[in-house]
Amino acid sequence: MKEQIQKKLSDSKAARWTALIIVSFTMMCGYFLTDVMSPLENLLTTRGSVAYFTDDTSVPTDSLLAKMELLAADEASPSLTVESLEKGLQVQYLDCVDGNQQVVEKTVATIASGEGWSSTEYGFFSGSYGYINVFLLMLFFGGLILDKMGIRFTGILSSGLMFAGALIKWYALASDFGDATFLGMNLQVVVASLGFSIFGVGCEISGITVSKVIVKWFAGKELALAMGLQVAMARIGTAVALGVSLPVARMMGEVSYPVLFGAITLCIGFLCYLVYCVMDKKEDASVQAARQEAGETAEEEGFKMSDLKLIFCSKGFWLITLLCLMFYAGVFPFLKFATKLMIFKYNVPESFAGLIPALLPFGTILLTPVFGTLYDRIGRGATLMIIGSVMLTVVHVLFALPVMNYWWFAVVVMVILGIAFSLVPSAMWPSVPKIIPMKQLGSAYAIIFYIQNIGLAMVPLLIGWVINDFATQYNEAGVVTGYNYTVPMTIFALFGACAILISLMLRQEDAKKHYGLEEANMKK
Ligand SMILES: C[C@H](N)C(=O)N[C@@H](CCCCN)C(=O)O
Repeated sequence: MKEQIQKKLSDSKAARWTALIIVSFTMMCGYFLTDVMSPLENLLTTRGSVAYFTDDTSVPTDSLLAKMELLAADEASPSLTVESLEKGLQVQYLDCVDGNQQVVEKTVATIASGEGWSSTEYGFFSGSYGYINVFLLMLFFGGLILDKMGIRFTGILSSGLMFAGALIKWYALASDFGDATFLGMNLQVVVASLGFSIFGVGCEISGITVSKVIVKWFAGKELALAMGLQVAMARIGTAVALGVSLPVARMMGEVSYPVLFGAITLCIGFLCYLVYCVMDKKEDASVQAARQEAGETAEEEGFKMSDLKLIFCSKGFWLITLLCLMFYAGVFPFLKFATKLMIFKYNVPESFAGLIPALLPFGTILLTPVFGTLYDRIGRGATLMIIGSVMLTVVHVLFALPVMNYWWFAVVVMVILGIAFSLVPSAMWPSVPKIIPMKQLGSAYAIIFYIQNIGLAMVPLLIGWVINDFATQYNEAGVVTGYNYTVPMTIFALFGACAILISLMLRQEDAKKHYGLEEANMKK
């Protein structure tokens, strides 16, 4: 029999892996910007500037000047100003060391300016990623646009929105708004949040578009591995953001520089997506040609609104969606507060504090594709989701404990969270096409992301408020002395407990409906 001559472009290994790398790079840039501000929480919530010393300690400059003046009170010393503090300067000041007043001598490494936000404002800003997605139903429309207008149009639109939002966020942080307010809120927080919200629309719609791209090129092939690799590349973006953002902000003395870097990479990501569009066009042409050769004339029916009924009526779909909401509510919002947690609960020096949360995405870079391959070849997707949810809960219970405040303990717990954060995504995302057909997949991913965004928007708001009102400790003079993280971490643990329950129900539903979540993805 004559072999089928006309092959689809996606049948070529090189072509489909190239397509994957290109779209994953665009997403990686998006993930970098998503978390670029997370390590800056302490700086953003500091009023005035902060002096960082060569021994990795830091003091707000106001407090440093007061302590220096205390020592110089009897001497005819020149008057001290913030401007007189500069890199390399050796300073002497009176400080309380082990309960005794002592003269301390240190060398200034850098001066960085804080923004004076409250923890509540930081929480509001961190949650703003999801505000437009949730309140203006943008993700819902994004899914419809994707299924109606296609991968090329939607991807260009969404990566353009990411870039535009990043520029607004950078402008807000680089500008001095003085004491200006909008509706009673710090204007800088409002403008930065607006930029982050627009970016969030772009990033989420890019996320569903890229998911559909991967299913288009990898269905029936290495689907879970491809999805795992895409997530792994995205995690590189998160890890780099968590690891380098604070050192860069400290070196440049400004919180806006890491954001500017993120905006530049997003511009490159946008250009990469244009390159992908060329490949996508060729893939469509090759599919069309292969169909004609096989004598298949009937075009695939387009998406109809009534198709949404199939999605809404599927219990399996709703269980995956709720699992996604609970699981991700326990991870992404946690990352926004993790660096400060390391500084104040585990006494990690500020310059290293971002590196411990960065372990989380770094671990997932290797493990997500590994678990993805496991799912492709062996199956057991629903079980992987249960194990990941249990690990998430244990991790947050351990972080909530008021004891074991050692840095190495935080490292061990973060590594366990990294394993959980590899298990669930590597099994959950490739499970969606087993429940929902390709034609409605864009809308299905969009609805999942929409519900997930409710958590991504509201949880940082909740945690910021809880830290502000219930976790912050003050001395008699009203100065912040530290934080008690028991309540915020218990809230995160509760999300994990809900995830366990839902994943158990999902496995039960799979056994009833035979979605195949426990079966391998690869056709032998
Ligand atoms: C934040 C975003 N909505 C999200 O859920 N991202 C997932 C990856 C989704 C990949 C779907 N194919 C993540 O784990 O980062």
